[in-house]
Amino acid sequence: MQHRKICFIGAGNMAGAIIAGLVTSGYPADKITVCAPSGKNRDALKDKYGTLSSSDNIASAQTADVVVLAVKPQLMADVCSELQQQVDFSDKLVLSIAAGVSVERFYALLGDNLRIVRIMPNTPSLVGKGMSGLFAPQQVSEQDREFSSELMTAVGKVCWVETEAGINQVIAAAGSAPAYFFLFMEAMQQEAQRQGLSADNARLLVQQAASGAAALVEANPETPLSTLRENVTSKGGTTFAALNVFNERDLTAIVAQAMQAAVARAEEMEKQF
Ligand SMILES: NC(=O)C1=CN([C@@H]2O[C@H](COP(=O)(O)OP(=O)(O)OC[C@H]3O[C@@H](n4cnc5c(N)ncnc54)[C@H](OP(=O)(O)O)[C@@H]3O)[C@@H](O)[C@H]2O)C=CC1
Ligand SMILES: O=C(O)[C@@H]1CCC=N1
Repeated sequence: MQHRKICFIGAGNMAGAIIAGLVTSGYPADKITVCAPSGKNRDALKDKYGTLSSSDNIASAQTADVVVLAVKPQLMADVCSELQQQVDFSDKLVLSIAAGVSVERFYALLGDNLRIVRIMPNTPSLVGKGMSGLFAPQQVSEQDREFSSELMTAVGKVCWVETEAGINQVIAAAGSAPAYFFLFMEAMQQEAQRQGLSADNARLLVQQAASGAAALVEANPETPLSTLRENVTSKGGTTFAALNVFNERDLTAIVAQAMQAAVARAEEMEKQF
């Protein structure tokens, strides 16, 4: 892939995960500058991966080919207003990983001709298992689209969505989704311990069952998830008994409501920020 000069504005959980994945996959660390007000996160990335560290968003963005906006949505307007005053974005590609900040809003903040791609990644990018959804307005060039795809492919898999609304659906299905699985695993670990397993064994059992299940899904892309579930479920057996509890409580409806809440919140944020 091309090695353009990248400046990350923000050094938190998500930027850190992408940077870790990028450098581990061979992206040159000296082409990545990480900006944040405090040294805590950006210097930790510098020490671990050899990236450059700066507290100066403007100077770093000025010399970059690609600016990745990786601050919290509620800070985006302030950060962009400051950048807009001193940075010429006409020769730069801007990648936003923020939830709930629309392309329209970025045009208002940084200029109508902005070359912008919205990316919705997730934290498994840290270990090369990320999933990113990408959206670009029509005028973004094929080259910029390709670069954005390649960048995120370095830390996982990518898919493009045709409308910007698709980004909010990606949030519900992938961006926020690691937390759903963590919550489920936490609940399992807690109950395994309550039943008498040691903390270490409870963690190991849940962790291995989850990664084993995910590996089976990945290894059998043509097999419906329902078949994989049925393969575990002997009629009248233990799994059947457990799944009955989930079904009685309508887990499917709970999941649907949770994903709808994620989309609704993203839409609300688009109005707020
Ligand atoms: N976490 C996730 O799983 C995902 C997050 N996202 C998106 O990523 C974005 C960042 O989220 P996340 O990484 O979780 O947030 P964090 O709170 O972990 O990180 C925010 C970062 O922004 C930095 N920051 C704050 N103010 C400024 C500023 N003025 N200039 C430059 N940097 C600044 C902070 O600096 P300091 O280091 O000094 O505290 C910190 O490094 C959000 O917009 C979110 O929607 C998208 C997909 C998944
Ligand atoms: O919770 C959030 O708003 C961000 C976006 C997706 C994951 N974390």
